[in-house]
Parts: sequence; structure tokens; C-alpha cells
Amino acid sequence: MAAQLFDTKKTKERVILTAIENQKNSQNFDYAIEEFKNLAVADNLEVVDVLTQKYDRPNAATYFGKGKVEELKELVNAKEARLVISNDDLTATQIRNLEKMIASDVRVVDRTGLILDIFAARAKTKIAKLQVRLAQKQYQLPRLHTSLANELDQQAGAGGASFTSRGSGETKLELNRRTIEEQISQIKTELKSLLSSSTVQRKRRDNSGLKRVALVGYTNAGKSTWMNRIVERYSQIGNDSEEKKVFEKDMLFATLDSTVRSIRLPNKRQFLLSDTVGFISNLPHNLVASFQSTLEEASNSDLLVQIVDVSDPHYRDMLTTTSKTLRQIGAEQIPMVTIFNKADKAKLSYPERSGEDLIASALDKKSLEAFIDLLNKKLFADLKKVELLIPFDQGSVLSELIENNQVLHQEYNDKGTKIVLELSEAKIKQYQRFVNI
Ligand SMILES: Nc1nc2c(ncn2[C@@H]2O[C@H](COP(=O)(O)OP(=O)(O)OP(=O)(O)O)[C@@H](O)[C@H]2O)c(=O)[nH]1
Repeated sequence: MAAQLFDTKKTKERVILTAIENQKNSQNFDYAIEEFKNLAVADNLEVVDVLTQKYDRPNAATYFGKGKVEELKELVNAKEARLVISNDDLTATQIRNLEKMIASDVRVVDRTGLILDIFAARAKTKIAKLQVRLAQKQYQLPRLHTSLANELDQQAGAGGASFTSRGSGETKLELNRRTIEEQISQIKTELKSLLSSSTVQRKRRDNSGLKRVALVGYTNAGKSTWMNRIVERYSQIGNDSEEKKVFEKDMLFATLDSTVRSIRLPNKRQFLLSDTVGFISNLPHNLVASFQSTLEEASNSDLLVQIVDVSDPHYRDMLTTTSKTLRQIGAEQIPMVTIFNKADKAKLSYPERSGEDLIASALDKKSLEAFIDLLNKKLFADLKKVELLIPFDQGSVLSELIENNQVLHQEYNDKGTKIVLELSEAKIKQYQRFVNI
């Protein structure tokens, strides 16, 4: 449903990446280029060269300065590339001018367009597809120019109606703008109704009073792998968890939907675990807005578990990216622990606690135990030991308590059953009348 910007699936399209180095980004410039290249590879493109320029600010008309555009033109010809992607967002004017100056059959896109394209290819569920489509349309709107207009014209033609014939005196561009605006509003309506039913589901789960844990972190850090290991071992519904597994793959943005699973530990403590879309530096604003509901899994949780690939030389930059994204979605106040993952690849010893955090490998059994131990300590720190006296005629209350909590001690007296267990403040309130003082 979500249309691809470039047809990359049959043969790998040859691409030249461009970027501007300035005072603001010079410190992390190498990392930014590395990340940019990975994004292109993730979109099945073949990066044939990277052209950069030191410049305080991109040229408003042509992005690069005049001489550099000439250099780019020569490079495009020499390397037989038909696609140029800029690391900075481009305006419609910059795109139009660059395409004109380089060659008529060369397309110029920016990093946001590239990320949207990857998301479009990865989106599987109806909600994810619509969210990407919304972000794509919002991205297209201010960038409408002739070549996009022609593309839209063809799309409309395929639908039968030629909207160029509508209304007198209106330009093609205005009509296209109006069409996109209408599509945006349709997608929003559809999303709203789909999301309201999924919000209902979320609320229903919330009523269980279970704590929520969200796995967050840079794309490809290992979030889905951890999720699957935990689900395989501790999922609430038996061991037949194959269909509950989430997509785990060595590629950027393998997961676009947030998945929530109910987990029950051997000590009977329960919580909801969610996996969510991976972060990346400067995640396009439109995408963050479109994926707000998916990202809410993280911003509504009681504990964030940040997964970082410690074997990546840029892992510190990835930690910064995660912090920035968490601020962007209003989740910076939520308590967080960090798992320095892929310690096996980094040749570090594991599992090992590092203060409140953990050095671990998702592929290791002992790391899973250490992870669960950490969760137990952080997530259930507010549990209080309490003694309850349940009268004999309240058998159902007693069995519910025993079923859902680890009973530390149990004995009988002439009034009923005395049990000692750990409960949250809310649960103590709920069972207040049975508290044995
Ligand atoms: N060696 C090693 N590989 C790991 C470890 N954890 C995950 N991986 C691999 O890293 C790759 C990415 O893992 P995922 O779990 O898909 O990563 P993710 O964070 O969910 O990725 P996105 O969906 O892109 O956000 C997969 O090929 C995993 O098998 C680990 O501890 N050690």
C-alpha cells in the first residue's frame, strides 16, 4: 500500500550520497556518514561514492556550492549513478535545481525520503502501512514539484479520473497539493478508527494493573531477540510461543509495530513486555508524529530497558540517539536500565552487572537469567511484604492470591488462612480488609 520512492527490489540501484560538514556536526561526522551508508544499504541500494563539502550552511538554491555541484555531476556520470541522496533535508527548489543541473534522468532525494522508503518496505500491518503512508504524504506536500506532480498524475490516471481537467485556472501543482491533502485527511480518519480499537485493547490490558516494560534502543541493537528469548521462556500462555515471536533479523528497522506480550516469571510476578520501532539519529519528524501511537508503548511504560549493541564502535552515539528520541516522545522521565548487548561479539565478559546496568548477550542463557534478575529488582522494588488473614468462607480470594503471587508463608488458625506475600501498594489497598495487624 505504501508506495516506494524508488524501485530498488530488482537490481541494486547505484547511488551517490552527499553530505555537508559544518561546525555543528563535525564532531560526529564520520558516524553520521556511516549511519547514512547503512541506511542506503538497508534500502537495497549500492553506494558507489560519498561526496562531502565543508560548508556552514547548505546553499538555499542548490544545496552544495556551484563548483561542488559540477563535481557531483561528473561523479554521477563517471560512476553511472542515477540516484543522489543528500544527508540533509532538501527543499523542492533544491531538488528541482539539482536534478536540472546534474541530468534529467537523475533523481535527487534526501535522507528523510530514504528512511520513509525503508519504512514503506518494512511495514507489515495495516496500521504500520497507514502510518508510513501518512508520513510519506506529509513529506511530499512541501516538496511538490514537476517530477512528483507527473508521478501523481500517473497515479491518478490509473484510478481513472484525470484531475488535471478539474477546475479552471487552477495549476496542476495546486491540484496535486489538494489531492495529497485529501489523501492525508482520509488516512488520518482511517488510522483514527483503527487506533481507537487498538487503544481499547491497550486499556483493557491496563485494567489488569500489570506493570509495563518497554524495550527501546537503536535499530538492530537486539530488541526483538531479547523479546523472543523472554517470550520463549516466560510467556504466559504455555510454551507454544512460535506465533508470538517477533521478527528478528539483521537489518535496520526490522520491527515497525509494537508488540505486547504478557510475561509471568517463576516467582509468579507478571508484567507486560513490549518491543518497539528502532531509533535512529534525526528520526524524521513526520515519522515520529505518525508513529506516535506505536511509540506510546514506550512512553506509557513503568520501566524502559534500553538495548545497545556494545560491539558497535559507535555505541556511545547510539546511546545519545536513544536519549534524544526518548525526549522527543516524552519518555525521558521513565526509569531506565541499559543492556550492553552483543557482549559476545564485543569480546567482553558477560553476564556482568555494571552498576544498575548489565553487560550481556541475548544468545546466552545466563544473560537471560541476569536480565530477569535485574527486572525483578527494578520493576518490583515497590512491593511490600504483607500478612493477610483470609477467612475460610473467602476461598476464591485465597485461590486468586495464591495463583498470582509467590506465597512466602502459609498457615491456618481458627479464623482462616494466614498468608505472607509481597504486594504492590495498589494491591494492598485492594485487600486492605484482610490485612492482619
Ligand atoms: N552476536 C550477537 N548477535 C545478536 C545479539 N542480539 C541480537 N543479535 C543479532 O542482531 C541482529 C538484530 O537483532 P534484532 O533483535 O532484530 O534487533 P532489533 O533491535 O529488534 O532491530 P530493529 O527491528 O531494527 O529495531 C540479529 O541478526 C540478531 O540475531 C547478541 O547478543 N549477540
